[in-house]
Amino acid sequence: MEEITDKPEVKTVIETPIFNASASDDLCGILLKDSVLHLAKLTGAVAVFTFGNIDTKSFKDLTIPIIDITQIKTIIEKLTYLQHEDQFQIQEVSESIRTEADKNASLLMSAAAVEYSLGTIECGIVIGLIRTQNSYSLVVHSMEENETVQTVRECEKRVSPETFRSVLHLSLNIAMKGREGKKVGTAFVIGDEEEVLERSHQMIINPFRGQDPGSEISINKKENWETVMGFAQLDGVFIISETGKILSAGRYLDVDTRDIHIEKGLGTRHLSSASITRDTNAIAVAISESGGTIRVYMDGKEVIFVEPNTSLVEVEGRQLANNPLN
Ligand SMILES: Nc1ncnc2c1ncn2[C@@H]1O[C@H](COP(=O)(O)OP(=O)(O)OP(=O)(O)O)[C@@H](O)[C@H]1O
Repeated sequence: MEEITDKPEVKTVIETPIFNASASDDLCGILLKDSVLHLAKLTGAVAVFTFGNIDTKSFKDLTIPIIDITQIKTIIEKLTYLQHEDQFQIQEVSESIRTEADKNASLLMSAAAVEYSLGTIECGIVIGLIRTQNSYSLVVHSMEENETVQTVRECEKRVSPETFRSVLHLSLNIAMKGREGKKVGTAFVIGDEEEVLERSHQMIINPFRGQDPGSEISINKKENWETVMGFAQLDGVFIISETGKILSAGRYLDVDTRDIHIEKGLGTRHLSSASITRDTNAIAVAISESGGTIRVYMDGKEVIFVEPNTSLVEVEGRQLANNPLN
């Protein structure tokens, strides 16, 4: 290994270049490989281990071994066999490496997805430096590939991004804080309002009835959230227009819930929320009273799942995201 004589230049201000992720599919890989080369030289590393499907051609200048862990299971086998004298440990060790790697990557993906969903950051490349018990890992993630981000974008084709993000933000507040110490369950049906109103009726007098044109109550304005949280305790759901106008609270959805499959244990609010999205182009966001979870339905299916208490965000059953709001 070539000896390093020059000390690395220490910069106190780092100018962050803006990359267009779609310009190059492999941009993340190139960036990370450069960092690996740099780090390997800087630290005088004795080897580079890679895990996963990584093309190591660009490491050819390194004079140290480049080892793909997936190709050298025999080493893992030998080590674990020596330690445990049990062949079955091999599987466990490979699995634990995979789990750790997945966990680190999904941690960054999830935080990025939640921040994007809440409108805090734009879509682009995010960099994560993750510390675990024995190591650090560097993760470069292109949000264009992030399934949660893609799903949010799908939802935002149907309703205004500002409205979708406001409802999600408010739902997190309701799920985490409840109302006066009590857990609250409710649902917001957003967009395709004419069809949704057609397929629903008032359970109580609509508290948002008779708003003057031009001064309608919008969910996009934070000052209205306290009012909404008060009415969230009512039976029924909120109807929100595509652009954020709160049209109704205490609304009953007249839907056929047959052929709708939702997770076991969820009640009629979730079932009817999912159903209305099958019958219309609306998006529904349901907050469970018993679980404190948030589910987004589109086309009759659950597309986003947020569990604020345990920091998990899932999309279509796959764990993808971590909620940094805790
Ligand atoms: N078709 C419907 N339209 C609007 N609201 C409904 C409808 N069916 C049920 N609800 C609302 O859901 C409430 C009952 O919720 P239920 O406990 O059955 O389900 P859930 O909210 O899905 O589950 P969780 O207990 O997790 O909150 C009712 O009090 C009513 O306010």
